[in-house]
Amino acid sequence: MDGEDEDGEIPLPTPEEREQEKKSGGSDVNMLQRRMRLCVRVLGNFKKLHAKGRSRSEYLDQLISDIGSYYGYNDFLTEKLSQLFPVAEAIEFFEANEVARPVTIRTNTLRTRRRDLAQTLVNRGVTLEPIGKWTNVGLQVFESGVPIGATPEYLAGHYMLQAASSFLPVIALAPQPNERILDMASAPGGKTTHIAALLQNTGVVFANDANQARTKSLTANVHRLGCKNVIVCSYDGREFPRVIGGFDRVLLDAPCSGTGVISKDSSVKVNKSERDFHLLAHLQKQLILCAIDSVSPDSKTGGYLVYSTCSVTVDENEAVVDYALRKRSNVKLVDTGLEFGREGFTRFRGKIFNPSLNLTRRFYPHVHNMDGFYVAKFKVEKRTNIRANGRVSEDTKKGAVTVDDDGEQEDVAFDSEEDRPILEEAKRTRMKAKGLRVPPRKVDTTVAPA
Ligand SMILES: C[S@@+](CC[C@H](N)C(=O)[O-])C[C@H]1O[C@@H](n2cnc3c(N)ncnc32)[C@H](O)[C@@H]1O
Repeated sequence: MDGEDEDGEIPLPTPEEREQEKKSGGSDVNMLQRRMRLCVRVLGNFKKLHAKGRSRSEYLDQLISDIGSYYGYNDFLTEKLSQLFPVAEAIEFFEANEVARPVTIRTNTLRTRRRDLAQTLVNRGVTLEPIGKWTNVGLQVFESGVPIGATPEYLAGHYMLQAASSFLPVIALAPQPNERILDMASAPGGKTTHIAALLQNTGVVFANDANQARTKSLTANVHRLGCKNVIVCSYDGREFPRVIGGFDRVLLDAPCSGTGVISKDSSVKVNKSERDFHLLAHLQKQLILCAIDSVSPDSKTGGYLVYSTCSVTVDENEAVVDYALRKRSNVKLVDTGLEFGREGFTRFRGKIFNPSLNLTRRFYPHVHNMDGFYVAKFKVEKRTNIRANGRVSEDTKKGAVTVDDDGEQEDVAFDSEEDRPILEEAKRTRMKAKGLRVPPRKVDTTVAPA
């Protein structure tokens, strides 16, 4: 959306007129642009610029409605994403989602060096440059006469076609040679193969993905890139650490809504509802607790979990991380080691998160010219507050761990009171899918009727 509003003031429709306009197919693009500019301008200096009798929320509602129509998002997602930014910046974010991100590749250091790879590709007519100082393996491709996903070097595993943002969680994870690492949701393996390379093919990477079909491309990438320290498996991540645990480091690159990669997959604009976000956050919360419990606090070199998503919503990021901090008293957030990125929210629309959430990092297309992304790094410590006699210490009572009569630790399950509505909804969906009769929703009796 560029250019100034040279047409002077345009009237702000009333809510009824707005509804009417939507019903009749909406405004033309030109009008939408002009009205968005008007609303941004007025909201930037409301006291001075608003039309008499019109409220701030009328301008805001109109802006959200026009953003949705102009960029083609459903109302729910337009509002959700707009809430992340001041109004003028929200437009920049939506605008950036219309533009493809730079093509980037990651040098596979198991097979070659970045300098040698760059030279070979230049000789093939590729124009490229290092991505930035923060990575010593990334290259940005500006122009290429050859398909970058089918060069002899690609087929020989000298590089991975990979978004710059996907380097970030692995840099934060900082795997050390000889470690045991779990990549809990790993297909198609961009991050697994990066981890394997940083381990210099030592130690072992358990590359897991619940979707068995997706493990085919994962295995193919592992072979192509010459990773010899990777074991591919296909479990639901929630089965860890029962399947296997005690890892030095765990990466949970969680399944998410993909609101950070709308420029690649614009279907997200219209196919995500409030319910999808509830269900995803529910799964992410379950997975993060299992990921924490899969880390060995006794690790000599590690004891870390990195949680990441390619989504920018708070529900899937800060809210999940905050939940993990509340449920597991033996973890704390630490610096990601990433040189850039905005701080995670410590409060958002009335919700107050743990203050250490400022250690987490957010990445945005309009700010960092990469896909929207989120990275949090946890240090997992021993659960020290269990007394030898099997009694629960005061600290433990407040925290996530309970102790039974035998002094055994027992994990607090996911299904606490705050999760009840999500669990009930999920049960209803399962019943519906099985063709069973779904009972009517329960009325919340904890709230007295007015
Ligand atoms: C964001 S993608 C992972 C991308 C991958 N880390 C990479 O760099 O190539 C999320 C993955 O989670 C997997 N997934 C979804 N639900 C899961 C679950 N319950 N347990 C484990 N993996 C799951 C999906 O199949 C998908 O491959």
